[in-house]
Amino acid sequence: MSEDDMPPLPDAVALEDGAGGLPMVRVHHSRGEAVISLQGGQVLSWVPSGHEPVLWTSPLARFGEGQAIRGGVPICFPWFGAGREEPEMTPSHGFARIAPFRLVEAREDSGAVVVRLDLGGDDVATAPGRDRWQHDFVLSVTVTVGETLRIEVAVTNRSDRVISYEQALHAYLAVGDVREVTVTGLDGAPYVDKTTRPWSARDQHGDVRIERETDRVYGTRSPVTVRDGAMARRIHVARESSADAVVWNPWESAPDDVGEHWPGFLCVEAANVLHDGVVLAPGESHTMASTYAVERD
Ligand SMILES: O=P(O)(O)OC[C@H]1O[C@@H](O)[C@H](O)[C@@H](O)[C@@H]1O
Repeated sequence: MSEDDMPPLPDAVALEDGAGGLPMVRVHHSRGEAVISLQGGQVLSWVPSGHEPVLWTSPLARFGEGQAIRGGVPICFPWFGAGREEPEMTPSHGFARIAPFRLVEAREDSGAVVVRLDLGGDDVATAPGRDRWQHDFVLSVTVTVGETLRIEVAVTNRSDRVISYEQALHAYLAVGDVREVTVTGLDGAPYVDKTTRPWSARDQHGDVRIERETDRVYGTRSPVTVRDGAMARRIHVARESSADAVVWNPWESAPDDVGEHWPGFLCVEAANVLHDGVVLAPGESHTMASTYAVERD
């Protein structure tokens, strides 16, 4: 984005060239630090004061224009994975996560820093996959960095017809060893297991342990906690207007930008996907949010 389009930035916020020359917003605040990539509107790092980094970014992540960055909190929109239509939609998880967002606001606000990034129909005119979802829209991401991290995604239908979309905040949570964590909050929830062919419908009994490739869409609005004995901490993921929680770790079938590092993260994603996709009449808006908090054992 050009200098002329830049909003005024408080002292705690800087816009810099990051890895791969990608523009990144750096937040340095006494309560927490963060890095947010304008490409994808993606929080890449959040370190609340006195804690280890809460988000994981792959040591093998690729940073380049138009490339999905493996880590942090990618924004999936307007479809999730391969989407709900035939043939499969590409790019995986929609065009937003590789699109150039605009920095529209940065301010300090009661002990936190608030950064807003926008993406509109004009910003994705030539984006791959745009031909499969052509509606006009505005997607606003508001990131609040402090003792906790909150990411809010507001979508407005700017077209003259009803639109439908899937969405997720695809958070990669850093863990000591995914094989040793316990995930609570999902007991009793129905889920779609995406590792079977065809996918299967199941119910969760008790806490979740990661013992193999895990790719599940849980139909629940309850908060989820990742208990990580190795790092002696708990990461709490609360969600608003999110009907689904996706839990993903690829185990040994990890993509090549994860490789042998797969034990280092667990994705817990605030989502509205499959039959929980959002439907908006012309002019309507919908806001989904997720708040991350960390607590020592
Ligand atoms: O490799 P990608 O496109 O980042 O997707 C990673 C994973 O993301 C998860 O959210 C999906 O549930 C998985 O099915 C998918 O494999």
